[in-house]
Amino acid sequence: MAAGPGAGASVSPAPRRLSILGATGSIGLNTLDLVAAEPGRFAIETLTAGRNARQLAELAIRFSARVAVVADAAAYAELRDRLAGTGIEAAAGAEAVADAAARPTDIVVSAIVGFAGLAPSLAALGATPVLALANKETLVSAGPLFLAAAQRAGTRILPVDSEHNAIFQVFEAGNADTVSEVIVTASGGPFLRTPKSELAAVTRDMALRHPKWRMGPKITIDSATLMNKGLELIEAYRLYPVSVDQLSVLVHPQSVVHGLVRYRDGSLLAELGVPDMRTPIGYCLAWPERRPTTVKPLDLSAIGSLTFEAPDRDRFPCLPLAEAAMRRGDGAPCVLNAANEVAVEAFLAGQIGFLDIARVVEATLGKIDGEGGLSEPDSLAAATELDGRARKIASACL
Ligand SMILES: NC(=O)C1=CN([C@@H]2O[C@H](COP(=O)(O)OP(=O)(O)OC[C@H]3O[C@@H](n4cnc5c(N)ncnc54)[C@H](OP(=O)(O)O)[C@@H]3O)[C@@H](O)[C@H]2O)C=CC1
Ligand SMILES: CC(=O)[C@@H](O)[C@H](O)COP(=O)(O)O
Ligand SMILES: [Mn+2]
Repeated sequence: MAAGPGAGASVSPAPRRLSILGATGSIGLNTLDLVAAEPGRFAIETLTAGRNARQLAELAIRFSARVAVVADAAAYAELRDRLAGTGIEAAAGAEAVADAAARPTDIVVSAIVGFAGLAPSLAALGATPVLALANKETLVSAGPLFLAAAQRAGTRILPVDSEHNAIFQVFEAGNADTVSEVIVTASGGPFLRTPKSELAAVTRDMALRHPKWRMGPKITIDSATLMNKGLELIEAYRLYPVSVDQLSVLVHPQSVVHGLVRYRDGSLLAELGVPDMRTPIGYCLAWPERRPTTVKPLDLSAIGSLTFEAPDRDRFPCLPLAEAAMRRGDGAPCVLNAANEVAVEAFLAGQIGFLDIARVVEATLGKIDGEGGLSEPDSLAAATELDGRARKIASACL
């Protein structure tokens, strides 16, 4: 009998459709680096950006995306012109980003920075079985409503953030009762050893020099103030079945141990790796399998020693501000996040100093409290209203 086509050869699986929200950013580009390393494994459905039409068009063409969307409507003409004749659909505007996020696909990587990522992340639920979430502001501002919507839609949320991905890997599902503590590690940022008296004078460039990770500007400033760790505590509180008293931050300057889970039997489980976001992103893209990546293996003997210390809440007041917001359990995390976004943007624009970031966040929380009740947002509209109100107050506090 003659052999049929492909007889004896292994049949490659159909490519997995992948959409990346925030494709031009640090997480987006790391994701595309993994895609490029496995030709034929993924088919790019949608790529989005904020306003960088040139880079978005280049990526859309290189990765043969079906749709490319830029949030800033003013960037539409450039995107359209650059994609003319390619067959790639171009669109613009915040609604178009959410519409593109809602296109059916097999996995979505949600990597828009800030509260702007909430609406597209919500829109993606139901259109994809798996959403790999890097956008921590979604969980901080609207975690309960987002996670409830994901559950209703049957979309599995996988954490991309390195600490939460580490915890995901060592948190034995279904065994929450056996866990006594969830530990989020922190590099300590560029000012780990900077005396308090010098913090007022640190510049934007100094704050943007993260010792371990290459990331977008907003999260890099959050790392320098330790607000990133505060946001991450809230993120962990949303994601894992633990109480606020079971969550802690541990400064670990080498950024090799990304997260730990302590069990009541005395075991402390951790995930270790070189500080490279392609590991947690690759984990999410392969989940529930594990696939090789091009990430350099961790050589512990070359590192020699791993050190740990407690965070300094006096020099880095953003951390206790976030902890207090988490303990309140109402709309305070949403307000904290909005005020921080306003303050970080102002710091990056040279309008305020480094220590003003915590001052603006604290003042905003104080002022909004004076206005009356602060309930946990239960809809996108409620979250958008609270976020907008907090932004107005924060802008007045700059
Ligand atoms: N970078 C990292 O290693 C890590 C990041 N994260 C989280 O992942 C998210 C992304 O971070 P990162 O990649 O560093 O950020 P970047 O600033 O590098 O990238 C942000 C992306 O979002 C797009 N964008 C910006 N504003 C808007 C908007 N209003 N509407 C739609 N898209 C927009 C940007 O487009 P454009 O290029 O056009 O501006 C870009 O594609 C953040 O929430 C961060 O906290 C978590 C852990 C690690
Ligand atoms: C890579 C990642 O997950 C970042 O959130 C990282 O944690 C930032 O470093 P810090 O520990 O300094 O905040
Ligand atoms: Mn992190």
